[in-house]
Amino acid sequence: MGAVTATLLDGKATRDEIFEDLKTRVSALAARGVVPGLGTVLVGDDPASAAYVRGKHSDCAKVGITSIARQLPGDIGQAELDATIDELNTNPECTGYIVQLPLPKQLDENSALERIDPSKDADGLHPVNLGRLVLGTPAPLPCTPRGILHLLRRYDVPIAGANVVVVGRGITVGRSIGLLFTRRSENATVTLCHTGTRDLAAEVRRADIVVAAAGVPGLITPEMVKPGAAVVDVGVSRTEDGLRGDVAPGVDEVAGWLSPNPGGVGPLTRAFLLTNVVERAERIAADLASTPS
Ligand SMILES: NC(=O)C1=CN([C@@H]2O[C@H](COP(=O)(O)OP(=O)(O)OC[C@H]3O[C@@H](n4cnc5c(N)ncnc54)[C@H](OP(=O)(O)O)[C@@H]3O)[C@@H](O)[C@H]2O)C=CC1
Ligand SMILES: Nc1nc(=O)c2c([nH]1)NC[C@@H]1CN(c3ccc(C(=O)N[C@@H](CCC(=O)O)C(=O)O)cc3)C=[N+]21
Ligand SMILES: [Mg+2]
Repeated sequence: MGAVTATLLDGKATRDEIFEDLKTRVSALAARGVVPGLGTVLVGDDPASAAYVRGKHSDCAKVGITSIARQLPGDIGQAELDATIDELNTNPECTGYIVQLPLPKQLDENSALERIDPSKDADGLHPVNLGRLVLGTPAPLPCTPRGILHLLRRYDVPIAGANVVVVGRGITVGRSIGLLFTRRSENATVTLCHTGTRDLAAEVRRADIVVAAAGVPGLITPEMVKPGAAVVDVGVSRTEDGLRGDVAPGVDEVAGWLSPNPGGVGPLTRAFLLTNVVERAERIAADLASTPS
């Protein structure tokens, strides 16, 4: 084994900084009579999804956000899911919520996402909010892409003018981070890769920043990475050897920066979920202050 050259981007330490800021903002909201509340809708008993949702609620407890957990059986129909979504849309304690994905196969994910009140969409995945992201108007941003950008900035990785290669065009990560990186405020040049990409290795080799969000263990090998590049490992796969990221061992001996998995963007995904919930509560507080009673 050679020497590690990459600066490791520490997602947990960065998450802790964000939590400190959120605690202050939640206290300020409490003083104005507004308590942020995160809702989660979990359908079925997939252990990984249940663990993610538990993690989100334990984060809420750390920051002072109320938790509203809705657990539904795995064999429900769309009407029962719709009823839970409608209840959270009108529940004033819930200032933002998510429907945990993936949903069991008899349920329609897009129709569930579209039923969420866009102003309560803590994931930033409602079509209205994705549309606002395309237009460049204010909206809750998707949490993982926001976390990736925050982590790169936190470690002073140059973004303006960079060649960014994103592997994966999924809505939660790949497609939406391409939209963020090409805003004028980021000014990066983005290539989105997928299973139809002719020569993935050649694309990745040109990249100053690689975002690996395919969910294929070890897809990005050391030979594919330009020396000194920043590599962000987002994909998660369950294998016989436990959880594996999309980035193969040894990339840390070539890259200039590496966001490891675990310990990289995962904690920030959760931190920006809470940030979206606090930001909505701050808008509610501002509206209360400006509305004569
Ligand atoms: N750590 C974290 O915080 C988070 C991690 N994740 C993880 O990130 C990954 C991506 O999630 P999501 O955005 O939902 O994407 P999806 O799982 O919906 O899609 C995966 C994408 O990867 C592409 N892909 C798959 N295999 C290859 C390959 N061999 N070469 C090139 N492209 C490939 C697919 O291409 P095609 O479209 O052609 O099928 C598809 O576009 C998942 O592993 C997910 O678990 C997600 C959210 C948060
Ligand atoms: N509506 C919806 N929104 C999501 O954001 C969403 C989803 N559905 N479905 C599943 C994926 C996956 N995802 C992760 C979140 C945190 C970690 C995370 O915190 N990981 C830790 C390790 C696990 C832990 O410490 O608990 C880490 O990377 O260090 C990982 C993955 C969000 N997703
Ligand atoms: Mg997916």
